[in-house]
Amino acid sequence: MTAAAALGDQTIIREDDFIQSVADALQFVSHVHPADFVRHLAAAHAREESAAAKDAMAQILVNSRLALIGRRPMCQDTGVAAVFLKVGVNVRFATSRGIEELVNEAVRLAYLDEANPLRATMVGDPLFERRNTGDNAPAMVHVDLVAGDRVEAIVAAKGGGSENKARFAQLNPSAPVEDWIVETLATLGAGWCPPGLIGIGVGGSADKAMLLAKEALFEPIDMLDLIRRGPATKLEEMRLRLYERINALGLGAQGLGGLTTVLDVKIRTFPTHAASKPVALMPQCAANRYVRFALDGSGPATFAVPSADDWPEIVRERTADAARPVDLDRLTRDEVRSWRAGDRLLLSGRLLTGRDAAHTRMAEMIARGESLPVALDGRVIYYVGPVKAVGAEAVGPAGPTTATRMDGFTDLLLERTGLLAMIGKAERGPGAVEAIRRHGAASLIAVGGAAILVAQAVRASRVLAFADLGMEAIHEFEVEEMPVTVAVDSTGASIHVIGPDLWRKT
Ligand SMILES: O=C(O)C[C@H](O)C(=O)O
Repeated sequence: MTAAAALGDQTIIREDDFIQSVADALQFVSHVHPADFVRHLAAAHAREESAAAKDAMAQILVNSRLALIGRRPMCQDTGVAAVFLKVGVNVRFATSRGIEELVNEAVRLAYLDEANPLRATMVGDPLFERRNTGDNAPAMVHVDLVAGDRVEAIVAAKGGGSENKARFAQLNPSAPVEDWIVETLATLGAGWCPPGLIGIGVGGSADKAMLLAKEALFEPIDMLDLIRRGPATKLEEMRLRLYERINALGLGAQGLGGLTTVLDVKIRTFPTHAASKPVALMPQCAANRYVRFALDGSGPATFAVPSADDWPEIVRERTADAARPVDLDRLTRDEVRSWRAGDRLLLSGRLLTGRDAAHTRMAEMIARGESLPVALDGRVIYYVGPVKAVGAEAVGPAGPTTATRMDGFTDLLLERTGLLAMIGKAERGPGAVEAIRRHGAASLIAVGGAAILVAQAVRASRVLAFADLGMEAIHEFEVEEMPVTVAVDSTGASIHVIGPDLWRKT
């Protein structure tokens, strides 16, 4: 950028420049992974010894390159927009509107972009109506007034699965923070889509610690360098210990069991009350989307797109060779009962979709004695909220959402509808596993964060019911050779128990 447009000693930031910069940043992060993340994931993939985890990482890397080349979202959950601004005290915004309003306009522009529409995920009223706002506004906006004459911004888009696993504790001042972090991490399951990052905030107050943990996620990923050169500070020693202890849990990519659960652990601290030790833990999934820019009054920010040549050349073993073909249009309970946890399947035929809001509505209809708008008998349901299609796509990126959130509906639907199987990501809780066993059903997984790869198997898509729910409507997908893995089989065996048990080192 050229010299600042100054009025007296003030930098003037034009409204349009600010809005365009934030909107362009949101579009950019939707399909461009940071280079340090790709480098660390590629290294973890290269050293992984668990075949299932290695394949999951390969899918995420292949998907990342497809997103970059195709300029389409790396994950169907295109996230909640989060904007962190450091505004110099010598900056004046040439606008009569507030900063949040400007950011929200940028969110609308970015998420409703015609060439690369992003998924509108925000619901307006979190308590009662939970109606989708339709444009992904509002954003989470944090503004600090700092010394200086420019605006420094971090624009991020945080996925719900990893945000749901944020945790906080007020520890005793004498309590060991590291034990709390490792013990807490061990309870999170795979809904946050490991391998990823862990941000830790220690100190301040409850709210400050959460913010520190999130801001820690925007520090460069340098664990490989830290391992190579050795720790130089107490904080680096702690990061290294946590990295090793968390990976020793054996959770692995997608919770399938393996060597790498975290690529890096970042820690931020702040002074605190003598009686307190607030600790916040903030996981970041593989859709690690953020970018920094600065505005000095000379115009909007620009974002350099990296070359796809910088991505590792990962040749995935063809899943078709090891997978069983399944005809969804002729699927029987006996066939479902023959599947075993860990089996790879290639699904072809018609698949229903439905996630949180559709499940709530179906449960309410069943409770009122009404018939459902779509018969689930003999069908398989995919927990997904896809991105809108563009061009020749049948559907936009369409990776799985966390199956665990649907656990509370599982027994009801299996019991009352004749549903045969479900597809999502991450582990099922004990109640859902027992329901699956009792009904001779199965829970399948696709790789979370490989949304473009999954969508490539979808040949056609139409909305069947609950159109008002937007991306949460019930769709019917026509799929061809969609690769999935049996996570929970009809005996109640679960790969999310078997895998980590094999790889745990503690
Ligand atoms: O909303 C989604 O599509 C996925 C969600 O982020 C999740 O990880 O469960």
